Amino acid sequence: MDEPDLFTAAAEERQAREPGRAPLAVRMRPRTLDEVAGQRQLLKPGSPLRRLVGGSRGPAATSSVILWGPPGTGKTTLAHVISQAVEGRFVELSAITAGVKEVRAVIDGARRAVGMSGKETVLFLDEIHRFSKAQQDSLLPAVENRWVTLIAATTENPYFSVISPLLSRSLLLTLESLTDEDVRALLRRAVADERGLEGALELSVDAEDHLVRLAGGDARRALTTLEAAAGAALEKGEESITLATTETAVNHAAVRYDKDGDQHYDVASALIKSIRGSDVDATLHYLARMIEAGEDPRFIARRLMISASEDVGLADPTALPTAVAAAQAVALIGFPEARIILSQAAIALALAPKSNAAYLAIDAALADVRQGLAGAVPPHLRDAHYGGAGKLGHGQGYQYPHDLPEGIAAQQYAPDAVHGKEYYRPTRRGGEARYADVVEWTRGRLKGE
Ligand SMILES: Nc1ncnc2c1ncn2[C@@H]1O[C@H](COP(=O)(O)OP(=O)(O)OP(=O)(O)O)[C@@H](O)[C@H]1O
Repeated sequence: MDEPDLFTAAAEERQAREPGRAPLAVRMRPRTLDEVAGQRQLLKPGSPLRRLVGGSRGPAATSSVILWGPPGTGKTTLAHVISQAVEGRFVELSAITAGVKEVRAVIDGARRAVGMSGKETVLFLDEIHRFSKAQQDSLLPAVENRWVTLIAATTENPYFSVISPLLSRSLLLTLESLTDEDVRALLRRAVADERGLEGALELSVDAEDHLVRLAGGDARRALTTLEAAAGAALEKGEESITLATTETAVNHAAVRYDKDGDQHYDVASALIKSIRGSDVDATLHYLARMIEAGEDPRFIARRLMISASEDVGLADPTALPTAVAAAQAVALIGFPEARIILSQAAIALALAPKSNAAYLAIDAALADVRQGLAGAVPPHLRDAHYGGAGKLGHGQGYQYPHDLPEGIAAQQYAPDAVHGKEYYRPTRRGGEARYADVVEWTRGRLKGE
């Protein structure tokens, strides 16, 4: 089986050979720990990271590493720097696009390389939290037997998103968002540096402030917006990057789907509204956009589970189990196959009859409770199991429904304050018609009609 070439060291090298064509953020990627901005706690003299990169220990002693931190704070960058210390092969996979097949191919390649040339392989796995448990399990033998040195990056808490056998075999390094001053220094370096804009343009003070604000501690975002602003300034023939040019350039760049920005919520909202509206084709369109944007399949599955109850409810009581099964399957399988599971569940929900009666029912009951409509539980329903309960009259007069021919006793269950309130108002759509009949009959029996 061939190793995937897409994200390999060869691709990196190609980019490095043609630096003019690589994005600014890639060109400015720190090559040594000293060029890394922020992350002071990781870079202290004598820190585990320094020792790892210091190279005093042989490659075989290098442990696997998990890098946890917000986007654009240097996880991929640190992976590159660590791998240089190992002086082995560097293979990069992204859990968004790769599956078990690709992981196996890398492991096989690593074992061959050790056998043939003694060279170690560093496997950099980006966004490991997007791998299901089963997919993460496939990495274990390679990590345990040191066929590869795994460097995994995640933006999510690894205690929840990384399986514990991997976590316990790895050094966990936590990165933090860059401070505004770190970002400012980075921008200035990129403007002046020969790998960057080579001093061809000036960056005005207010434009710099704007870029720092927009970056929100994300170095990649800072450099990407700087590049867009510089491009716009050059197009206009300006010598300085002004605030006005920066604003136009950045608005322009914001059109694409940004999974961490507002569009992430807009598209997720449109997906749910399309399901609620029974437009199956629009549903699939928004689902495809979310998948294509690299949305976490578990996030999509969680939305589907909520919709199954909120919008379909008892009109099709199989909708919720369908969505829950999809969520479980997605967690076990991950992309790319998870798209099929999500599609099946989304189609089922879009085409199911709709009822929001369960949602309205609980909110009506909650509203009354929050207004103080509560009161004592009727005595005949109270716990009669402890000593002395009988003396208090607890449980007295309670009718056991199973003893009655229809299984329903005409007795009061709710406290006086809400007795007779009807919270559940079923629709007659789909399977809920049956519930509508049943609730009418049951309420009659309870009243002794
Ligand atoms: N701490 C940093 N110091 C200097 N530059 C940085 C730092 N962090 C990120 N960068 C710049 O941002 C670019 C992207 O960073 P990197 O790929 O390391 O981020 P990441 O943490 O892996 O992000 P993501 O979680 O989105 O993959 C780098 O090429 C580099 O130019």
